[in-house]
Amino acid sequence: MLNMGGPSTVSETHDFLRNLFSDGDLIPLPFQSVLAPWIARRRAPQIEEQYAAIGGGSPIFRWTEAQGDGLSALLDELHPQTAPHKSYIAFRYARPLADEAARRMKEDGVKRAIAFSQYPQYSCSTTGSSLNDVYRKSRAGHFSGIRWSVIDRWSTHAGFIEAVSQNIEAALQKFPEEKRGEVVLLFSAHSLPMSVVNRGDPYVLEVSATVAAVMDRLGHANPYRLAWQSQVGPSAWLGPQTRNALKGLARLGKMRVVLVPIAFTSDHIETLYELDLEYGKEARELGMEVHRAESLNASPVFIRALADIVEQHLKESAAGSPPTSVQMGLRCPGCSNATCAHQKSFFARGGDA
Ligand SMILES: C=CC1=C(C)c2cc3[nH]c(cc4nc(cc5[nH]c(cc1n2)c(C)c5CCC(=O)O)C(CCC(=O)O)=C4C)c(C)c3C=C
Ligand code: FES
Ligand SMILES: [Fe+2]
Repeated sequence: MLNMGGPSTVSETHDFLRNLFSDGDLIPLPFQSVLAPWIARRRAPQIEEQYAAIGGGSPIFRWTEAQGDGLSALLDELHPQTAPHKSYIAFRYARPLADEAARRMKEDGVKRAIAFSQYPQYSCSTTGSSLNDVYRKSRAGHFSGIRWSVIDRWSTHAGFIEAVSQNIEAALQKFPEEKRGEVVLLFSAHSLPMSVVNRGDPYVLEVSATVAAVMDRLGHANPYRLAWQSQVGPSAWLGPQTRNALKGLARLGKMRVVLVPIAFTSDHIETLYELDLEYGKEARELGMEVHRAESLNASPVFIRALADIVEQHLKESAAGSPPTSVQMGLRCPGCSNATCAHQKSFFARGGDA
């Protein structure tokens, strides 16, 4: 289970940020090995405060563990031919990192593994970075003897769409019945730098596809928009920013909003701090009534969706499908990162086992 991870305790924040700013696949910086620790040190106090405010750390490890346990148990029933199934977590910036996952998999004698991205929508800055990481660790000998396949994206999987839709319906219930129809659904995803969008990154398209599928499932009973949050640094990022979209809705007299986190399946500072504490407070000051759809976390509908995604993948694999999706084979038209090419051919041949 590949994801970015987060600091489980406040004191792990600095290392998390250092790992994040050291990732050239996410943020290519000049003199990265010098600049990354410097930025991490400068930024840590502010981000530490945010993790402290949400209960002393990121819950992503706990949620991913619960999702993985539920998923493996379901798979043993759904697809006994490949049982027993076991999940391992490989985070990109926090423990357990990929080399720790590799160590555990080696101890267990794993010979066949699925690199399962926990980002529903593919971005080269997220899933791409995690796959590059596994590829590099494999080249360094960490994952030897493993035959790989990849689940790289699932932005419109029916079970995932159902789980999100149910959480939106629950949030809508918090509004008085006669006002429910006028509530605006404001979907919010982590933004991308325009340099990444313009390279041809598939994320914007796939997040939009998720939103369209959710709205179909909800019967288009409410008006909606998609906005982008959490931009960092001085460069240009994709908008509209979620914070400005909320203010703009207030200006238009649209005072009832459900905020829907759509590109991340667990809670993290962006839901618990940015959406709930920062934007929620600002919106209330403007006289708005805002409720957030819950993150998927341990939603049973969602865990069943994860199991269904893997079951389909295993069936296709048994029927002779290649290890990676057709879509994964195509690099961004503007890609100049040689690792992307090596990574894609590595996984397309099922690894080096
Ligand atoms: C699908 C979600 C995400 C995309 C796409 C994404 C792209 C992206 N992010 C940065 C820079 C930073 N992101 C940071 C934190 C962070 N990012 C995501 C998700 C996506 N990022 C999450 C869930 C989190 C928070 C983790 C948690 O809360 O537990 C940070 C660190 C925080 C900070 O310093 O403000 C940075 C920096 C870039 C540059 C980028 C695309 C290129
Ligand atoms: S940046 Fe998208 S494939 Fe390399
Ligand atoms: Fe990010």
